[in-house]
Amino acid sequence: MIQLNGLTKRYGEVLAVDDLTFTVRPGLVTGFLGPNGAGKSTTMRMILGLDRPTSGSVTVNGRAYRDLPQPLREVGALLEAQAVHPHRSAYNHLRYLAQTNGIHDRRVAEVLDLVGLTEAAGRRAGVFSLGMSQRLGIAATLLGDPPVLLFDEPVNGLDPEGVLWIRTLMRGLAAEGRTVLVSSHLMGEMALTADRLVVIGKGKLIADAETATFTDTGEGVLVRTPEDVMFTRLLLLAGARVRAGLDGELIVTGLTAPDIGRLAATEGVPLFELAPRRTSLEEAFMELTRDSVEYGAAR
Ligand SMILES: Nc1ncnc2c1ncn2[C@@H]1O[C@H](COP(=O)(O)OP(=O)(O)OP(=O)(O)O)[C@@H](O)[C@H]1O
Repeated sequence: MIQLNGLTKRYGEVLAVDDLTFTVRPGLVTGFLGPNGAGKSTTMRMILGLDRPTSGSVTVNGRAYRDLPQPLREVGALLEAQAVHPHRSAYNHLRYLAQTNGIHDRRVAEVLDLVGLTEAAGRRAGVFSLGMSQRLGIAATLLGDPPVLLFDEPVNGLDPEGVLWIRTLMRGLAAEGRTVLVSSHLMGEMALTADRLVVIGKGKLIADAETATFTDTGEGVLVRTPEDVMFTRLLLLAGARVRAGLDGELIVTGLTAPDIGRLAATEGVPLFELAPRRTSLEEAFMELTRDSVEYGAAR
């Protein structure tokens, strides 16, 4: 569990993180979303004790990071810039981290296996592809078998296979009961991965809710029928509001999809399509953060 309480960070004139209060719960993947410059990395650095809050506080499992006796066993973090000695092999890199944190060498082979790098363990980390470096970074976060995991933009630059691998891994870690916080500026990707979404813009909390609430915005039901004129009349009589969509489809509000289906069946109206309309998550995100993008493309 991670708890933020009025967390604030000011760099001179810039209020990078502005009074953030939210809780990241165990057993779930929580997506931490915001446009570039929203304050995600700064927030993560404060969670990890790498940056000092101007005011407010943050705890991991009830304690400030600096008070954790064995941090690597409590929190694993993959930040954007990973420091890996380029001439050291993947195995030696992890063994060094394990030894300096009192973790048994045995765990090194285990985490290499977990991330699929057993075969590449003897190779120099400096020649790793981006995907392999990312796996090595994740192996390091898992070394101490921590109950809390932070990933800052973990899918940036990865190919589809790598993206899928990370998504599956994060879901698996949450299913084991761990607390997983993952930052991204890609709403679509987060929709597939996260159970909950915390959205920030210009350092401020914009939304904190289950992922489904962002997709299910009650935008009506899309209906396609060759009898559109007649069916529109019937729908209006049944108390619905109807407007024309693209290509002759009807957008119906005020009635549910099952209500509309039943009405069509009763009246013998053929339906070619009947689907609740969901605003895409990407649209919902743009809408939420419209006023809080630091540098808009049009400016
Ligand atoms: N060390 C620093 N000194 C001064 N300003 C900083 C510092 N670190 C971050 N900032 C500023 O704080 C704001 C938030 O930056 P941050 O990197 O946390 O955002 P982000 O949401 O992680 O963005 P991105 O997706 O681009 O990484 C930005 O305006 C940034 O320029």
